Amino acid sequence: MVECGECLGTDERNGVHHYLLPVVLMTLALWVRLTIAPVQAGLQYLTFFPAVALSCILGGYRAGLVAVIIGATCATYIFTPPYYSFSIESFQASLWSNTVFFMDGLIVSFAVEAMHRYRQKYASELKTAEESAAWLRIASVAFESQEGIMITDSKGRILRVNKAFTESTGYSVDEIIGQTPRLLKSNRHDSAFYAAMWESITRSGSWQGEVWDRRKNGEIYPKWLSITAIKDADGNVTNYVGTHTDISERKTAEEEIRNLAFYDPLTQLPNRRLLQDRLQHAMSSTERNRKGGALLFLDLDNFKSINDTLGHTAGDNLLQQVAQRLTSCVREDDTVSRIGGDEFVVMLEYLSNEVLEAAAQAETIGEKIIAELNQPYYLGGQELYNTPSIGITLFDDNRNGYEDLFKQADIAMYQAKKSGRNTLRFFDPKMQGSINTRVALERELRKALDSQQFRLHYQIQVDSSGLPFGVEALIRWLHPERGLVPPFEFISLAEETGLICPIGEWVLETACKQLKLWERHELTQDLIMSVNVSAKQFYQSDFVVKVLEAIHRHDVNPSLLKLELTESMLLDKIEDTISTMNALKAVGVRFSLDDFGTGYSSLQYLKRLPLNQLKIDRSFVRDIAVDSSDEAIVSTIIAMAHSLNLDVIAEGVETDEQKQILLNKGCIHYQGYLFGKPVPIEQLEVMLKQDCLC
Ligand SMILES: Nc1nc2c(ncn2[C@@H]2O[C@H](COP(=O)(O)OP(=O)(O)OP(=O)(O)O)[C@@H](O)[C@H]2O)c(=O)[nH]1
Repeated sequence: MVECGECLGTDERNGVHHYLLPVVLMTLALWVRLTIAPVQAGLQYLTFFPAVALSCILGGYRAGLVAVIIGATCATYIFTPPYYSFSIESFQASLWSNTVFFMDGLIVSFAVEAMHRYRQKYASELKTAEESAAWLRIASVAFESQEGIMITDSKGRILRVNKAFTESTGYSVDEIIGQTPRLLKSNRHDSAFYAAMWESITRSGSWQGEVWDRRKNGEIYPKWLSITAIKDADGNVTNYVGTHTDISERKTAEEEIRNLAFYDPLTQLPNRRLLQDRLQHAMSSTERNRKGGALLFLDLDNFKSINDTLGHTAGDNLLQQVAQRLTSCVREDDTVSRIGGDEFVVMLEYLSNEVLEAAAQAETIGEKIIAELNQPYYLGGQELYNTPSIGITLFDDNRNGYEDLFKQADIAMYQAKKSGRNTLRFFDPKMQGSINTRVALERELRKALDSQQFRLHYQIQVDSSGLPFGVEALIRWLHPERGLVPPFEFISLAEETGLICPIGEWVLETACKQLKLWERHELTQDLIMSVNVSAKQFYQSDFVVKVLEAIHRHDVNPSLLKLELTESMLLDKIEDTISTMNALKAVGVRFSLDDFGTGYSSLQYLKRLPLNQLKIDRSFVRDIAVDSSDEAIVSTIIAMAHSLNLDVIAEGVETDEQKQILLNKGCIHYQGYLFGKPVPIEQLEVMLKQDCLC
């Protein structure tokens, strides 16, 4: 700009030049006229020369010429008569005078034309210079606009940035010049993103879009970026110009709008609208994924009285605490929403596709929520209690609209209120029935432990010659009204509720007590006692301690205790499993792998486990005589056990034929009805004596 101003100044000073040329030429013309032309024509010149000059100046070149011709004609006509004698002298004088006049006129005309042209050229140059200056002024103002601008060379090295750029990135001009835009990268975008950007710039010469960059202070922010390639006359890229607008504020505003539209401002939980949206989505995906889902409609009990006694603010505070507690009770995939007042809805996804199992899962979460919301609240230093009523309905497809589901859960919630509050109810009465049975069973199971309703039955294990070498301890529940309850009716419930741990400890304790008693008799002193251990029990942090305590408490030989583990439970945490097993194996405790063949049966992990025995699952033994694939599996298991130096025992042996086939394959230990059913200790002892007598 400065340079341009200087240039303009110089031109303005030089502007007078274009007048000099015509002045010089006209002076020359006057001199020519006065010195060369005959005196007789002087008056003629004095009359017409100013007219010609004026015509030229005012009318330009052509007008000048016309004036010269008219002037010359008039002069001939007006001034010739005094000499008009048709003498050769007067004709020559007139001709000479007019020629000189004509010459003068031409010189003046050309001089004026030259002056005009010079002036025009000068004026157009001046206009161009003024326009350029104006454009530069505009460009300069535009460069310092609100948008951040960065100009790089063709290699992407930054050449120039504006103030808005330095302000939004936090980098000073000195820090940024010479760097590449990589300095600004946030690492939020993958290489595919940048590849697409450059593909567009190369193809179309420009790109624009949203980019997350990093400011100098580390903050990551969104900006709207436009990149344009600048090319030279040959089409080669010389520069890139990047302009950006910081859109973090716009994003925040958008986020706020979104929050208001989809979230409850008090608790920040999803509101009814977002819940509906998620529910519709979940209803479709449960059908696709063959999973179940549940809607838990929750209303706080007597919440109004909290508002009335402690005030609305305390009520709000309680609602916020309820929101936090609810969120802590469910998985991240689940949705906790507040749909208004003291009403919350929890949507559970990825439940079992078996209705009753899904109901049990939903019930477990519902109970967890009730327990959590029953804990005291502290509002303004005051302790207070509140409870919820929960209605549950299940979904596994799109059959019912979400409005129907809401209605069902709401109806169930009112049932819960009617049943005295602080409880849950299912919409489906059948489901409610099975849940009631389960709840009753769980209550009784807890009681069973305290009132010693469990018993151990023992099933004998024999070798190939029929001699007993061990027994498996199997739990039975002697219910006061229902009689003997088989394990499959209560073990899975015990596992779900965690009751399996105290039950497992009781089994271990009772088995050790029995081992001690057997020590006294020759017939039983070498029997190995197999005890089943559940996954929950095995992975308790003090499992090893508890087993060792039981062994020491009853002072039994640890090598007579064999713990039966199942394949599936071992695979989860293989390293933990190995260290737990090693700790017990160090004192002599034995391990058998139960149900072998039904799981992954991977040699890789099998090798690493400090096992003593593999137990062939009864399902392979049952059809061993008729199903060749079962026979092949059994052969493989036996071969595998032998290659790992493990003992192998087959369970579920019921016939001589089965025993014989197993024996032929190299399996020499058996358990099954062929040798004895699980029986109480008294019967077992009778059996043992009989075997001995045989
Ligand atoms: N503090 C607070 N109270 C609210 C809000 N929205 C609704 N309420 C109050 O919540 C109460 C809801 O009461 P109800 O669920 O109808 O009745 P309840 O006292 O809980 O009794 P039951 O539901 O029958 O156990 C009403 O008193 C509403 O005024 C809110 O955002 N904050």
